[in-house]
Amino acid sequence: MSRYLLALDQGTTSSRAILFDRQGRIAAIEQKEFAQHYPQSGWVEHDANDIWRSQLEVAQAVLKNNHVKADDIVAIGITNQRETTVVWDRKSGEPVCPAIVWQDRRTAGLCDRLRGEGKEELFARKTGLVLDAYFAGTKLNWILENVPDARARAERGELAFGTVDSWLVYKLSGEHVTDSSNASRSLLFDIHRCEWDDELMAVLQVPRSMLPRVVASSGIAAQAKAEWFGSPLPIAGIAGDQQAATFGQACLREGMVKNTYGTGCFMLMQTGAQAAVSKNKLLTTIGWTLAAEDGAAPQTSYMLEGSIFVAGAVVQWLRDGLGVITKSSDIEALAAQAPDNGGVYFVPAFTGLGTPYWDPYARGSISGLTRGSTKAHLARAALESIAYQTADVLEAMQKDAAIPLKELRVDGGAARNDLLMQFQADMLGVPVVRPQVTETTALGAAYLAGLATGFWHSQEEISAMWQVDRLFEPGMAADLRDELLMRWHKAVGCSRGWMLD
Ligand SMILES: Nc1ncnc2c1ncn2[C@@H]1O[C@H](COP(=O)(O)OP(=O)(O)O)[C@@H](O)[C@H]1O
Ligand SMILES: O=P(O)(O)OC[C@H](O)CO
Repeated sequence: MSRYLLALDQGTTSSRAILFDRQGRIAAIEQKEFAQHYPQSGWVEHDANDIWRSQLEVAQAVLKNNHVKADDIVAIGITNQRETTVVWDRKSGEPVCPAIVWQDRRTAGLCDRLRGEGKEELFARKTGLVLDAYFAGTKLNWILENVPDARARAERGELAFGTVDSWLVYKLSGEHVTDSSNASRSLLFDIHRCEWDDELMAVLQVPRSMLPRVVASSGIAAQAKAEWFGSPLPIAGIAGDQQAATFGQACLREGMVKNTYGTGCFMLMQTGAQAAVSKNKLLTTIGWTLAAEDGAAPQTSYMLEGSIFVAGAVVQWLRDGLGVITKSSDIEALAAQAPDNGGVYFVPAFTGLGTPYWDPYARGSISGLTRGSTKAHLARAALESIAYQTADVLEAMQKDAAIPLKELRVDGGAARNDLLMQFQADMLGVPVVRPQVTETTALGAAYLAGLATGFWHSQEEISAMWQVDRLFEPGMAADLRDELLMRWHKAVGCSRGWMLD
């Protein structure tokens, strides 16, 4: 009997392959970081072939190193950094240019122009998104306008567009598909009708022939070819990483919220079958679509989302950019050397600011330095910045939500940091709960694939597998919290609009 689900988690900084057993426990894991490219201020690129090769390498390694055969695997679930845009030639399978990463700000001017033409309301109404360079649609427009011959080749039907899920499924199986959660981040997809939208395609000048077929997030979408794992394997789950993490955290009832601390930080609230509209600059997004049974309509779940562009990446910057730590995890001990931030505030707006500011022209700043400031203060300020940004997002979410938040479920690489999690609880004034499995992104993709193939049978079974590792209770006095947040907002003011003359 097949024993495992194979989850492929293609994140912004690394590719991971994880085998999950029937109890939702990690049986084996392989991970590989890959190169980030910053060719100009505000630009972020990946080599799409690096993405594919690193993902294939870890997937093959997790089987080989653990003596697991394709026959032991029920199915593959894929989850991915979202919005990152790949365009490739259908015949050769080669990308026509570097992938434009979700953090890339190069299309901020195009977003301004579309806003000036009064298109903001159209995009908000149909896609649930704000007009920001974050999303895939304007990145795709940029490629068609700037890569030599791209538009002519696209018009002839020679080029395919996809986000990273789509690119990986294409390389694994030859199929050109995406799921509704990823499509909902494109500015081209009507989230209410669950279809690509001609009017949006016309505004962004994207030919329909480039777009992938949209499939359910849980359902057999394609077969990975035998050449990769020894036998064909069904790809039965696909979801954007933040939506998959929401599933992996078992946030399956309305009002449940999770926050994932990876490269960026993303807070998602389950709103059920309703696409709730935010009055506070949150995004409305598709969580997942479950395939229909017995001819019934597919079930789509919606979410409200707050997106922070730089979270764990600020720690990486201290590691790789400044060299003040050698491993990301070293930051906790360094920050703990200072009893508080010593008045230092770090706004890591390296690629602008997301929710609730939506300012592509903001850039990073460090304020409040004195002769007494040390690298421990800087480390502390970096960690605190993650918690302050999250507090800003939660404030927006609480204004939108009818029900006050009881607890925040957390996961992702930086959620392993106890100092950060305690400070986070202090800043939010609600308990922060970390589950035993913090690889919830991969777990969510495994669950989606497992539900489609009968490995697991119901959402109730999945909810029952979620278990607490540690709960962080808020303990800070309200006046100290208010003082810290007041100074944080003052520091944000220094970063806002920095690139504007
Ligand atoms: N102990 C830690 N404290 C703070 N940040 C950490 C810690 N460990 C890892 N990180 C950060 O978490 C991020 C990696 O988390 P991960 O969930 O793998 O992200 P992604 O999926 O975006 O690649 C990196 O940015 C790293 O700097
Ligand atoms: O790589 P992560 O985990 O920070 O996630 C990136 C998001 O999907 C971007 O929207």
